[in-house]
Amino acid sequence: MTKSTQPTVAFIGAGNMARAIIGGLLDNGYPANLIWATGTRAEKLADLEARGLNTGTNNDAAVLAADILILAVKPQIMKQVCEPMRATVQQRRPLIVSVAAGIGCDSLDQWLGGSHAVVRCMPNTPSQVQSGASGLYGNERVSDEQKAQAESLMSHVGLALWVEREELLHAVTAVSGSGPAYYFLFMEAMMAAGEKLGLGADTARRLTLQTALGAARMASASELDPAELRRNVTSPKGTTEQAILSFQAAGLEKIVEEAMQACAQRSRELAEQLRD
Ligand SMILES: NC(=O)C1=CN([C@@H]2O[C@H](COP(=O)(O)OP(=O)(O)OC[C@H]3O[C@@H](n4cnc5c(N)ncnc54)[C@H](OP(=O)(O)O)[C@@H]3O)[C@@H](O)[C@H]2O)C=CC1
Ligand SMILES: O=C(O)[C@@H]1CCC=N1
Repeated sequence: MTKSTQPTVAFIGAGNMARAIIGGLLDNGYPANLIWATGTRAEKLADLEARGLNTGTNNDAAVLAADILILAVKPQIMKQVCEPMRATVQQRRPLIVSVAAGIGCDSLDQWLGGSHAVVRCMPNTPSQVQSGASGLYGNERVSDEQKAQAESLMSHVGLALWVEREELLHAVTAVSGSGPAYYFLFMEAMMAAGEKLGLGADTARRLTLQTALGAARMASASELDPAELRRNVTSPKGTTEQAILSFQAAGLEKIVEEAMQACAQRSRELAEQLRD
C-alpha cells in the first residue's frame, strides 16, 4: 500500500486491544498522523499523542477524519458509545470495523443509524508485535475494495483471515482472540513448576519463554503436524513420555475443549444479551 492510498484510521477506545493494534501499526511504519485514538480522559492518551497520533475525547472529531472507524470499547458499553456518534457516522460513512467480542453486525449497524458497511474483526493482543491473528467477517454492504482495506490494515499487525459466516467469529474468539491468555497461563504454570524443580526464577522464565517461541516458530515453519513434532520429542521410555502421559491422565484435551467451548458460549451470550 503506498502512502497516498493509506486510509485514515480512527480508534474509538484506546485500551489494551486498540493499543496493541496501534503499536503494531506504528512499528510497521504506518504513519502516526493517519491514526486517531479517543478515550474518556485526555491524560491517558498522552503517550499516543507523543508518538504523533491525533488523540482526544471527542469521538465525533475522530469519526469525521476516519476512512476506517475501529470500534474498540468494551462490548457492554458499545451501544452507548455508538448511538451518540450516529449523525457523524451517517455524514462521513467510514468503513466500520468492530473488534468487540460478541456484538453482531446488525446491532452495530442499527446503533449507527443503518445501511453501513460493517466488518467484525476478532484480533488478539500479539498484534502489538506484528504477530497477531485476526478473524474477519463483513456484512453484505462491505465492498471488495473495503474488504481489501480491512484485510490490508490487519495484515500490518499479523495474520488476517476471513470467515464465511458471522457465527464462526465465536469460534475465532475461542481459538485466537482469547488464545494468547491460554498460552500465557501455560507459561505461568511452567515457570512456577520450573522453580519448584529448583531453577532460579529468571532461568525458569527465560527457558520457558524461549521454548514457547521455539515450539511456535518450529510448528509454523514445519510441514509436519504438531502431533508429529511432539512424537519427535518423545523418545520411547524417555522423559517427555512421562510428562505427556501425565497431561493425558489429567484429561488435557478435554480440559482445553471445555475451556474453548466456555469461551465461545460466553461470546454467544454477549451477542444475545447486548443485542439492541
Ligand atoms: N483485550 C483483548 O485481548 C481483546 C479485546 N477485544 C475486544 O476489544 C474491545 C476492547 O477491549 P480492551 O481493549 O481489552 O478493553 P479496555 O478496557 O482496555 O479498553 C477500552 C477503552 O475504551 C475506552 N472508552 C470507554 N468509553 C469510551 C468512550 N465513550 N469513548 C471513547 N473511548 C471510550 C476506555 O477509555 P478510558 O480508560 O479513558 O475510559 C478504554 O481505554 C472489547 O470489545 C473486546 O471484546 C477483542 C480481542 C482481544
Ligand atoms: O476477554 C475478552 O472478552 C476479550 C475478547 C477476546 C479476548 N479478550
